[in-house]
Amino acid sequence: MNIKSRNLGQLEELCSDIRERIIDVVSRNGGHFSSTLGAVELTVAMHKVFDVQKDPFIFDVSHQCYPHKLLTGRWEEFETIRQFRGLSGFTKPKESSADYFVAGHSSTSISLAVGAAKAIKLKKEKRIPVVMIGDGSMTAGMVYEALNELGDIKLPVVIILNDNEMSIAKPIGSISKYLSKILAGKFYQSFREKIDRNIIQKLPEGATYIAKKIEESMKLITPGIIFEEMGIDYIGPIDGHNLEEIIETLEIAKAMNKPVIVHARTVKGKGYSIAEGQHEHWHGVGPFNKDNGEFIKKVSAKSATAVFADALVNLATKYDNVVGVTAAMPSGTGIDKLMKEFPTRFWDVAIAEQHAVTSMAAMAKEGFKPYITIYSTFLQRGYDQIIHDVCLMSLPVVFAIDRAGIVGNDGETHQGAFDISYLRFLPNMVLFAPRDEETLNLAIEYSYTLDKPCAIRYPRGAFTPLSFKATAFEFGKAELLKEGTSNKLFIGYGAGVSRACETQELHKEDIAILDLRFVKPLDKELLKQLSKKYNDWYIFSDSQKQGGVGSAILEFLNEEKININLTSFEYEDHFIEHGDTKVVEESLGLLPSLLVNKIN
Ligand SMILES: Cc1ncc(C[n+]2csc(CCOP(=O)(O)OP(=O)(O)O)c2C)c(N)n1
Ligand SMILES: CC(=O)[C@@H](O)[C@H](O)COP(=O)(O)O
Ligand SMILES: [Mg+2]
Repeated sequence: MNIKSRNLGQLEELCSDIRERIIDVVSRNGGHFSSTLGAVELTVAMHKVFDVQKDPFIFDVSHQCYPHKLLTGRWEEFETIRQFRGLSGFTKPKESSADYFVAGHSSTSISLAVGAAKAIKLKKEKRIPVVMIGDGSMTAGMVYEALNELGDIKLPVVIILNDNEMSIAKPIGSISKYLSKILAGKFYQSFREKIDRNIIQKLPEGATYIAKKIEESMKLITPGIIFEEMGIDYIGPIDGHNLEEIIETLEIAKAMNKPVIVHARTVKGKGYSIAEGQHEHWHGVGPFNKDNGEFIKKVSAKSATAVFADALVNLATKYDNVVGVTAAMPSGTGIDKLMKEFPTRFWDVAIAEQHAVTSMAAMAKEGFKPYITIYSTFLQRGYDQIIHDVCLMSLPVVFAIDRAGIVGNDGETHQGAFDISYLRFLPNMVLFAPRDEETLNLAIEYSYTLDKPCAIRYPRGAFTPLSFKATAFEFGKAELLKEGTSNKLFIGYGAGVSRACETQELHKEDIAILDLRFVKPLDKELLKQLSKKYNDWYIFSDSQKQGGVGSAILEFLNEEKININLTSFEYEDHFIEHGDTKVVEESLGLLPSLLVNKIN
């Protein structure tokens, strides 16, 4: 699509067409709706001013990249967004060369731009990285690590700060307050008065002259702007839905030939009135009726997240040293419920996984019992903190790991595949998992009694109901759910137990089923006993094979010199793509009907 030759009127029409396409497709497929609608004009302006063929276009998180996809040859294919083998909901270079980098986790964009800018300089090329980052993503530490260097080396980078005064939930912290204060101020008017559009437009493309003029004006308008103090020029706030103004400002920023932040005020959900504004539930949506905004609800059982939240409410009611934290995912992790009931003991700390872990380590040292409620994929951000601040001191912090296993349409950046592998080899760490709702309640109760760091994992959505009566957790104890007459043993961990049960039901033999419960420490005694009776073992767990549950058991068998045929039905050594969870599991050969054949 050639944007360069279009005039303002045509570009505004294009914005309407883009919005219509997004509303239509997302209402059917689901997706990141309000973020992407709010970024339409900013994205069109980026494409007008910069050259996507050569300038790195870097989208933070990249959940707002739908307009960019539509502008870069994916208008028709957009129909398939977030569906299996269809377009990804995030930027993905394998999908298009217009996508500079994979993203999905927040606040990496400015570091990428700094790296790209250094490379461009060394290669003596004339390109300029352009970043789009949201106000929520500006709360993470990585951003300030990158700005700290950028303000010093002063390489040309244009950062568009897309400020809708929302993260997924309300943005948290002093940076957010600071940005809001700027938006609320009168800078915008003064800025418009000082920089006369007509004068600037008539100037020759002399970067230094324009830059000087901007600088002079900005000094008058924005004393003490934090970014200026860090050595990065600041322009704004501008109206992020006024195409003419955005294009003009980006032209200026580009000509300045140094690091510049363009602060744009936008409205999340812009163009779909029902979603416009600060409505958290329009951030990521399932299919909905676009005429009235009603969600097409599937009747489903209570989610593991909701079961967890209720269990934690009970615990926090009983024990007043129970505290907890989320890193910007209050509703996603269910902790919003606790923040309401116990506002002085549960916190959203913004997109700050590292800080969440370390601050809770200190609370544990002070005698509190912290629950870090977090998605498996985002806990990766706080890894050194788990080792250095929690495990080394063996502090009784509980990691309540949500979204373990395949998460569905978000795909490879978000799959909860690796937590067992990256936590299992940490000294002092205890790992256990519930198989269903009832055992999740028991697991939360049990976690309170442990005087060590531990991690409990549970899946996105609801558990498959099981009929086994639940027994209390005991340190390092597995639970044999049934004996069998064949020489096979199915070993399930967490949600893997129900897959083991379903596979057993489809199999003609009568097979024993073990709920492992603890992958660290293993129930070595029971495993030894079972090895005398069964010698074909099959592992069912929603986790990476390398370092996962099968690995743990193989290490044990090897140490004990026990000879068992072991097959692990965990994830193979590749990243797992997006799509409906069941469809993805089918493609991996992990549905019970397919596993039965493999076993045969
Ligand atoms: C490291 C990390 N933690 C949490 C998330 C979950 N997450 C995705 S988008 C988002 C909010 C981002 O807010 P903002 O940057 O303002 O974008 P907006 O949706 O408002 O456009 C969060 C918390 C993530 N993607 N990465
Ligand atoms: C972009 C992002 O990281 C979040 O919006 C994420 O997609 C939420 O996932 P859930 O839908 O599982 O809460
Ligand atoms: Mg935002």
